[in-house]
Amino acid sequence: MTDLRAGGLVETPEGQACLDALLADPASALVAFDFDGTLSPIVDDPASAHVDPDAIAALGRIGAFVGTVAVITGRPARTAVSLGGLDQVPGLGSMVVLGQYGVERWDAATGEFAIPEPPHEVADVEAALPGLLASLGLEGVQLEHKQRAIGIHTRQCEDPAGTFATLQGPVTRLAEEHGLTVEPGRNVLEIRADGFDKGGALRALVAERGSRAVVFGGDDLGDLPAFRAARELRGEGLTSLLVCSASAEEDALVQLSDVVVDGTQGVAGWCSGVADLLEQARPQPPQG
Ligand SMILES: O=P(O)(O)OC[C@H]1O[C@H](O[C@H]2O[C@H](CO)[C@@H](O)[C@H](O)[C@H]2O)[C@H](O)[C@@H](O)[C@@H]1O
Repeated sequence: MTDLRAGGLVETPEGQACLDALLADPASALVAFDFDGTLSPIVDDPASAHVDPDAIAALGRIGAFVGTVAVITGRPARTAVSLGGLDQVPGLGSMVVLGQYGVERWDAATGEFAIPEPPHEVADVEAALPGLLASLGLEGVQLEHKQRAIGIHTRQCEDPAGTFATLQGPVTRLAEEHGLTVEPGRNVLEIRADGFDKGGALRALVAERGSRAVVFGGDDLGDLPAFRAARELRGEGLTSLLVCSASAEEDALVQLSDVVVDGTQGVAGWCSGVADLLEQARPQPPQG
């Protein structure tokens, strides 16, 4: 396979068509990224995550031009805004954050959050989980309580992958007993309600904004539905460009991508390159 990391901003004709469309008409473009592993480097403790300052600054430069800038994340919307300092970034004054796979929303323009009530089944699962973990004799598993979901993290275990494998069956059965589903990710199993994914979230935002050129970047399995949705939009007369934030932990997005970059620093460089192009194309103010 070609090493796309050595390439420029885009490595496919479909992605190039989207970049051309974005530069020709930024107002009808939507640029959206996932949060963890894409804008925010992976760290051991989810509560200690922080946004990459270069990535978010470059996204702000893009936001000064394009019609819509968004973050679409598995995190609660409030958490993403807080960890990312997204209400403080120049250029992101009209950003939209879609949290918990599109169930929650924050609009920078109003500062308002739309947070529906969580399903009561999540509390039942939370009550059952400590007993399940004890029965399996697992140590170091970290629980992340997200109101309408619970993250079961193995990154800080002695054997993260082995613990993940041990947990997958029992956690799936527990979720199903309560009518919930399991979202797997990088050293995390997340129990949440079914019926939402980043593909639906992206499609709804594209329709709402009337976007014609759609950029989405992600790093993990939870981003697959958005990658698939963005590629489907090509059959509906839109253009799209998929950016993979590559890691040694997950390669499922590589084959669906128009460019593969090296983690959050690669995303920062990519955004900076696009921002440079937008700024170069900007009409110069009249002289004198
Ligand atoms: O959709 P995302 O923004 O990518 O969120 C997906 C999950 O990401 C978080 O977990 C991941 O990042 C943690 C912090 O770097 C890391 O410790 C963990 O191993 C990763 O899986 C987050 O904690 C979850 O709630 C999100 O669902």
